[in-house]
Amino acid sequence: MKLLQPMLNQYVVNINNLNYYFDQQPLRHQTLFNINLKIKYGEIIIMTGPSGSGKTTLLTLIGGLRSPQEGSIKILNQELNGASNDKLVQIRRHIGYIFQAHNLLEFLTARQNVQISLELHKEISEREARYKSQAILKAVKLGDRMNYYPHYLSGGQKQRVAIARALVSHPKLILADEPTAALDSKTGRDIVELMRQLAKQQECAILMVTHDNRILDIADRIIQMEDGRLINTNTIN
Ligand SMILES: Nc1ncnc2c1ncn2[C@@H]1O[C@H](COP(=O)(O)OP(=O)(O)OP(=O)(O)O)[C@@H](O)[C@H]1O
Repeated sequence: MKLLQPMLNQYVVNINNLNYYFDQQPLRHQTLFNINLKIKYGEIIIMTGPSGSGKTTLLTLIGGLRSPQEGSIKILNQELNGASNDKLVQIRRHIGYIFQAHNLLEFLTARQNVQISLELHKEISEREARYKSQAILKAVKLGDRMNYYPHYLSGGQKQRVAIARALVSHPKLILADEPTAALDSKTGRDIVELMRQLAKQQECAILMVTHDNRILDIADRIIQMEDGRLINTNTIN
């Protein structure tokens, strides 16, 4: 699939007039209302908002994990509305996901957990995949923990493995849903600082949902969801 390079296409995410409904008639209810959002390459955006306001629904739509019903979502200039399953799979390869629970596989070491996300990329040899996985684990300061199984890592270390796994294939977009929720405040802050640093190096945009007020300052922009509507898209830097 041909994806436009950053210089030709300003936005990694471009959403126009997006509506989303759960369930079928007569129970059908609207969850997202006329969402418009543009995210530039390398931009770090935090999304806040009350429980049930639609943040996760929007994140999963952007991530190609649900199909849009009305309106347009373009990721790397590819339209998701009406896209085939194959196309969605292709687009998902350019997105890194980080969730509240790290979702590491317990029977694989830290390095193997990172490396499996490169197995989707057939052009990368096993040797190269191993090298890249080791390099990114060093970048997240886990050079001495590569061969540890998740059970023997702390919560912060596991979340750093999850960050390494999300970034190893150099995606242009990271979607993070409450990545610091299970961590103490210092570890949480270190984790998002690290995400920010690596993302800026790779020109990777981050869209992060968080309720953690202590990390809001790492964002270039904070957007707020309320009752299925984006009500505030302040630029702070
Ligand atoms: N699978 C589903 N079927 C029907 N309704 C759903 C489904 N998933 C979510 N909803 C509803 O959609 C609305 C938005 O939910 P969503 O999970 O996106 O909110 P959120 O802002 O991420 O909340 P939280 O901060 O608690 O995770 C809620 O009213 C929720 O009940």
